[in-house]
Amino acid sequence: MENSESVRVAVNIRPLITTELLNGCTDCITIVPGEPQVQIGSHAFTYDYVYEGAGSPSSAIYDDCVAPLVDALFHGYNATVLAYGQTGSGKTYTMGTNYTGEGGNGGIIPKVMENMFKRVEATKHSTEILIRVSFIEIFKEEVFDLLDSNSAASKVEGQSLAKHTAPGRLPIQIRETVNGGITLAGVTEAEVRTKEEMASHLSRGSLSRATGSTNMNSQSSRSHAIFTITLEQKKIASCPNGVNDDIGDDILCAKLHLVDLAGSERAKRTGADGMRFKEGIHINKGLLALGNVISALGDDRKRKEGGHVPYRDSKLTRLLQACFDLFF
Ligand SMILES: Nc1ncnc2c1ncn2[C@@H]1O[C@H](COP(=O)(O)OP(=O)(O)OP(=O)(O)O)[C@@H](O)[C@H]1O
Repeated sequence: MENSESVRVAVNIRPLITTELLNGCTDCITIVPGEPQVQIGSHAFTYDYVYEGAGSPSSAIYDDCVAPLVDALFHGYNATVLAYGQTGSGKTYTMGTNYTGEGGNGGIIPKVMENMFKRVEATKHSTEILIRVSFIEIFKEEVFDLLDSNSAASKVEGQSLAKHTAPGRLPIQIRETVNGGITLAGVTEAEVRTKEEMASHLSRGSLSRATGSTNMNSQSSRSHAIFTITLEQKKIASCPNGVNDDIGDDILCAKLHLVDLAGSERAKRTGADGMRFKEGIHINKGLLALGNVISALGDDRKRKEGGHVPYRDSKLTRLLQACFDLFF
């Protein structure tokens, strides 16, 4: 990869939406011309990339930040894309997690699907490829399988959260394997052969996801959603055109996690009370644990001293542990 940094941070600034304009909100953030830097009042913040713009998420985000990870996936590297931000800031929109399959649905995940299958098509004569997807959500510190048909079956119209207490919807357990890996007991891992098949799992899972209304977002995701693509490749012995990536004879296996986190929020601003407030506590706890893991790993001195990395403080950090270990 051109940029050898293991972690890169991009900011995507969304335009004000109609309700905000009607409430008289104005933009408070400006991009410093020619720099990946934003200015809020007198404070300037620098990132690896900064984007802005209305409409479908810019393909520049995909090209700069995600395409290299898809490329790495085909070379056997695990990778994770995390969308983090305040509730209503545009995470689901940017990731494309609310994919319905209808026209105009953009986002990072649909672009990943499109580009992966283009690549599969281009290499199918030389490589045998098996792709599986899973789609889970972490809601109130419990893991649910969004591809489990029981989840969707119990959905009650107009009460999107009713399904989470429905008897058919059981949380799944995180297990540790003998070699220290993390697995989810009984999670659906659907084998997909086409982009359309993958898209149908994404849209089916999206419909089962926990959403609720807050003052800051009428369709707020109340859970962390992780769409995982597992890619297994095996070189075909007799390759007709003789062209092949240097992947050896073994099976090369890698995972790409596409994570749409629940929004960080302050109870006062979201107007959350009752159930919404309790969800907010779990959401913020998971995000805090994620922040603590990233800073523990980012602290060179602590890492060299073998300092403790608090993966076990949340389900989110436990599930992503394998990827973090590889990052740093
Ligand atoms: N780049 C954009 N252009 C136009 N509208 C956008 C853009 N990004 C987000 N929006 C709109 O902003 C609103 C909030 O976006 P979204 O639901 O993706 O936020 P979120 O960060 O996922 O929120 P939450 O954490 O509450 O789930 C939606 O109405 C969405 O359509």
